[in-house]
Amino acid sequence: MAKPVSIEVWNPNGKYRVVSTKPMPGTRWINLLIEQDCRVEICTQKKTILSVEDIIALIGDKCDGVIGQLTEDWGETLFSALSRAGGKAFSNMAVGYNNVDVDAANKYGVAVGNTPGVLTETTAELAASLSLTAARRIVEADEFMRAGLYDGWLPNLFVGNLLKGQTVGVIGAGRIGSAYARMMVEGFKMNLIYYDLYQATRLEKHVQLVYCINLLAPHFADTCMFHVPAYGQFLKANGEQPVTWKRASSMEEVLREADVISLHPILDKTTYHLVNKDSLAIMKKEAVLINCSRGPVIDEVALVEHLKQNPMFRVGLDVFEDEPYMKPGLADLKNAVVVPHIASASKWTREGMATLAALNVLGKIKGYPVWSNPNQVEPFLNENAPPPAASPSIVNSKALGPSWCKQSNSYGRKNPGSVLRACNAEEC
Ligand SMILES: NC(=O)c1ccc[n+]([C@@H]2O[C@H](COP(=O)([O-])OP(=O)(O)OC[C@H]3O[C@@H](n4cnc5c(N)ncnc54)[C@H](O)[C@@H]3O)[C@@H](O)[C@H]2O)c1
Ligand SMILES: O=C(O)[C@H](O)CO
Repeated sequence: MAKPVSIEVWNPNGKYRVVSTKPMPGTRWINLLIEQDCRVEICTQKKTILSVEDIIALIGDKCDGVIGQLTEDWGETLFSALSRAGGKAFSNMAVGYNNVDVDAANKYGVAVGNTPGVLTETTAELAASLSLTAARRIVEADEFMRAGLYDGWLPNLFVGNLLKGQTVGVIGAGRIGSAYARMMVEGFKMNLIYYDLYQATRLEKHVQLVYCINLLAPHFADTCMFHVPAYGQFLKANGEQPVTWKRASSMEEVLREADVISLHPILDKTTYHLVNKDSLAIMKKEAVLINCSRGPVIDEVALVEHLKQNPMFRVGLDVFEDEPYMKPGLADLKNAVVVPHIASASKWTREGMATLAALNVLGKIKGYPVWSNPNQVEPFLNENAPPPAASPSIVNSKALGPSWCKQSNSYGRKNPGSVLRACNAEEC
């Protein structure tokens, strides 16, 4: 029998019982649930990672939906417990859902939500920050200053790598990988090489063709009057070296050619230990490797060894193979910058993630359809308008059947006449 867990209750008389396994930032997510007759129970247990037993105790005998975290193991045991309690909805407060066994959720007819889009730029910004921090040895230099070791400017003090004109390699050019690529190309004038299973059409268009500076409003994009030619041509016209880009035919091509490599794929069987002893061996000796995806994408034991053997090779890590732990030796290495999985940690983003997760669960409870484009979730994040009557992002909607596949683009319950144009993924 699991121990009882401490909880905070909002709207005790609400008809639907929704449990959040953690306190989440902001109050909008709570208010949106309460407005729709939910009793909201938030686990306040002082324990960072809840066990399966803790969560079973939280689910109890009657539970309509759960908002959970990426540290939790959502498999057969939890989905069967949720189903027994009458629950039909679960949402991770994260875009990645490698902690969720979606087949088990399908078996029990439970919808699985995630929170794409709202964290894209925030996560890419951290990857860019780590790239600079590692390339310019900022943490080492900061520690040196604080230790009182600085006794004057020296030509050889903390010499690092210049990014301008070098090549940035992106592995996994989805939402976050593409945002990061644009930051590095536009911000630091780096050349781009990327590898993904699919062509990153939007990224390619952005880098290669047109910078459509729309001075009026986004919906005038089609008739935009003000085009700046390709960024490369723009730089050339200003007497600068134009940037180049290419899609690599293999990951190895990226590893060989790039000076800074950032990993942004999902974690699944195909990406587990994607970076290992062999792949590290083909990278440049002074390369910078960044990981803001999931820890197991890198074989961390091999990485520690590689960092020891190659002191000019640097890494910036937000995620770890055995999170929250680091593999032995990593913490002692000066050529590693390590931060505790904070890539999406901006106030706006984390509040938005909480809102999307709550609306995923609420949407299933209320029988709403799934939003038409999980890459465009802004209507759900507008604090001045009611959110659309839809679940923002359900990853197993197809598996759950036709009623879930029905897509929504209705904008707001209170103003159903106002409709968002259905998105064409190519144009976003
Ligand atoms: N560190 C953090 O705090 C943080 C924050 C957000 C997301 N993430 C991680 O980043 C991941 C990506 O998020 P996203 O929103 O960009 O997702 P996305 O689905 O838009 O992009 C993932 C990309 O990886 C590609 N991919 C899949 N398998 C691949 C393979 N074997 N080789 C190369 N590319 C492959 C996909 O084709 C896709 O383009 C999430 O799944 C999550 O694990 C981490
Ligand atoms: O997948 C995610 O969303 C992150 O790891 C946390 O923001």
